Amino acid sequence: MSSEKDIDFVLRTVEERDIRFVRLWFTDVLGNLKSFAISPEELEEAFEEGIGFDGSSIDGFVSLEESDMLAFPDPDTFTLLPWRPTESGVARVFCDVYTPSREPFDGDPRNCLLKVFTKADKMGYIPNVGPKIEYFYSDSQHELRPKDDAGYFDLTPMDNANDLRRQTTLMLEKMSIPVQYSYHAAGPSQNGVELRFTEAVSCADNIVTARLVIKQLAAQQGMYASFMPKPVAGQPGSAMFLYQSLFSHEGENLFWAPKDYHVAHLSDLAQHYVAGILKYAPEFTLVTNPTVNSYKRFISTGEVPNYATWGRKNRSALVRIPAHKPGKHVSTRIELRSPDPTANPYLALAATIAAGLKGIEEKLPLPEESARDTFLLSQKELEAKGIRRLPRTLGEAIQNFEESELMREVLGDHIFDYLVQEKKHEWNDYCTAVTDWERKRYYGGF
Ligand SMILES: NC(=O)CC[C@H](N)C(=O)O
Repeated sequence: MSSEKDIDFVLRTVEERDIRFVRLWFTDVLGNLKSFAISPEELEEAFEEGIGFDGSSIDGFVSLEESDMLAFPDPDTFTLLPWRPTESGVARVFCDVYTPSREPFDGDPRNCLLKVFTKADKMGYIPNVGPKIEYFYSDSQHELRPKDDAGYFDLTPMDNANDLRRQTTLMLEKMSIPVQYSYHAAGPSQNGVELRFTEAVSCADNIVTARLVIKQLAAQQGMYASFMPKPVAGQPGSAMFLYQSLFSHEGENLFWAPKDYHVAHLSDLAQHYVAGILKYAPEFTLVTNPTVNSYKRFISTGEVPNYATWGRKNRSALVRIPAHKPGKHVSTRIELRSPDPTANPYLALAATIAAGLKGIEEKLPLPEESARDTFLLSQKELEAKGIRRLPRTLGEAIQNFEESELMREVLGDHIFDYLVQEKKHEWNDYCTAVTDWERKRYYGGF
């Protein structure tokens, strides 16, 4: 599982840096971060034998009768938590969850992504991903109360979040998570952070860490950060774009093609990958957009995708191909625009990368580029072009997901069945709730 060298390095660091608490991290099926702390004395044994914990208390794990689970720390992910004191310090390490008989646990989202990663690896590819995460700051935990009126890339004295963004970047970099950009996004008090690409499993670990760091630093200033996809109607929503590419084991970007007849310098391999994403998008949308509110983000025109299309300049496309910079082959990548930050990053990456790989296996041709905003096309035009619509509600997303053989295969029965059951509950709760909007509109009438 892990090399002696990595483990030795971690154990030495723990001693040299006076670490008194080692937090073991993993997520539940929905992507909530779970953590428990062990003392450094227990760490060596944890690497060798795992540390037992009660899986029945974790959403989507196991039933009461078979509750003993093992967490095996992954030494590659060991890092200090820089917001904790340096004396008697605290470190964290991500864990893989195993069953008592030492099998990788089917309900562990990280394990699910590892499987897709291994599949890609066997095909000769390293999936690389860089995420761009948007979120809002507010001084209330319950609603968006913007602290500024700034817009996209604005840098004005109104931009109170300046310091918070700076601290977030520095904190992430201390944890070896390089930040490519941080900026004020389009909505009031809306911000964004783009992390440098890395292989898929580290990328998902980094997203989980970034979400925590963003919330943690906001809390230290008496503020709250929210990853809700659409906090206010009529205002921009928050996305979690995933920039994806496949590299060879030798470090070549396999998405880049030298010739101009290749669309936007996209290799045949990249074109099949994009075609796979477009074909399976309606099926994986439950995973990339898992909440009732996720679908409110889609109900707007312009920058948010509604259809499974691709384009170069068109920001309403599901997949956009950023302009190629001469000489920068390494940065040839696709921009997947539908995911939002409520997604479990492990599952979102597993599902979307698997869709791309399926496109390669099926040698799917890249459909025609959608140059104009797809929402301007009539139903007839859409049908004639074979363009698939993304689900419009959580209910529709569940239906598409439930019928998907690919999603069941990629996520495994455990996660697949849990998601269907859990999301049906959520959808039913929402459908049976009576809202203020309805009372305002119907109560006094008729
Ligand atoms: N940078 C952008 O294109 C904005 C994206 C937009 N906030 C969304 O929800 O998708």
